[in-house]
Amino acid sequence: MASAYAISVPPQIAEPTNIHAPKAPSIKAFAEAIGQAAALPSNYNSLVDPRDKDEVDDSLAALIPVIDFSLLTSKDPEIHAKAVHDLGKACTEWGFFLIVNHGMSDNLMKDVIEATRNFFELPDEEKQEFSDTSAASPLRYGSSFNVQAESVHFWRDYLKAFTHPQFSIPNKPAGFRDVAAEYCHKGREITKELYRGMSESLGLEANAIADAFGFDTDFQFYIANLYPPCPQPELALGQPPHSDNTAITLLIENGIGGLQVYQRGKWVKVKPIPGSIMVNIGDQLELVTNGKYNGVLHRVTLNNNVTRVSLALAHGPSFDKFVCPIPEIVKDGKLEFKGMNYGEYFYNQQSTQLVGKSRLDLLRISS
Ligand SMILES: O=C(O)CCC(=O)C(=O)O
Ligand SMILES: [Fe+2]
Repeated sequence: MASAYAISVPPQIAEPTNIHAPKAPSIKAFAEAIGQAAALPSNYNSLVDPRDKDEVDDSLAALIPVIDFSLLTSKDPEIHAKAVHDLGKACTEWGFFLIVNHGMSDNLMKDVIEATRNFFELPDEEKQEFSDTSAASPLRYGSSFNVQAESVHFWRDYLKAFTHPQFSIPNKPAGFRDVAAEYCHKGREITKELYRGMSESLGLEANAIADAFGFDTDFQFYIANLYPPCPQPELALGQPPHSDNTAITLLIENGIGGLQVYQRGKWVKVKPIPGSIMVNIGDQLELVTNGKYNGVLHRVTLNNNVTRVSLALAHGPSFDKFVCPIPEIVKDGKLEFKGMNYGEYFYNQQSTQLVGKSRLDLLRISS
């Protein structure tokens, strides 16, 4: 079965009826040059597919699950069991939830967002040093998702760095590497605890999911996003509808809002709650759970007056791991997905356009 939200590749926009953006070193530089009153260049008009205009529902926002992370490690068996149950329900129904009492300090979250922002504030020539079009590169700076492969671009600059097993954060601005290292270390610990709770919620041994992903060489990916003010935010997106190619993404931002998750046929606006971490379930968890967990479809909307910075810390399997549904979950049921080497999956997904759940859909076994 294809994913619930069927997405086609955005149609090519006719030329030359509209203005196209001139080459600029970054969206940040481009936004500053054209100002807020300008018209959006047509090659950034990503809402040309009518399905992207699906209704936005505000009432569902209040139902987004909030998990008290500290209860997952409670020594009281009843409290622990209830937390595991709530976690499993959030992963099944939403594929998205917030965690609170996660042990990451407010100061650390504030500092890592500030350091990330400061990276984007470096002069363009200094950032260009990290621009690299290869998805295989452990460190790359750029705009949109994949400028070479897309017909329509997204209003976003990014820095993508592998942070585990190798740690590739740039050594500028001063202090960036240190604060990012601390954040990444804690993020990996939180993720491992979530894997334990999720495994238990599926009736498996606590280490089942971490085992399926490879314990020591598991992948961690630091995706820093900068979304400058956009002159016509109602026409463009910061990121198109997609699911993350990894397993668990821990997402924080500078309090502006803009993320929407797809639920029950509607887009739901996620309101940032101070101190919480947003958690996205990605393709690899949908795959190993044979579809029991939902890799959440999400997109990023824009505004025309303030810069949003977000940090998506994504966690996935080792690149050399062959990932497939866990046999104990499939048992006598129908096998929903073929397996695949994760390194290959990652490079394929990063080297093409970002379109919905199209990469995972290639592994679905049709009935
Ligand atoms: O900026 C956001 O809120 C979401 C970022 C995201 O989805 C991603 O980087 O994969
Ligand atoms: Fe994402």
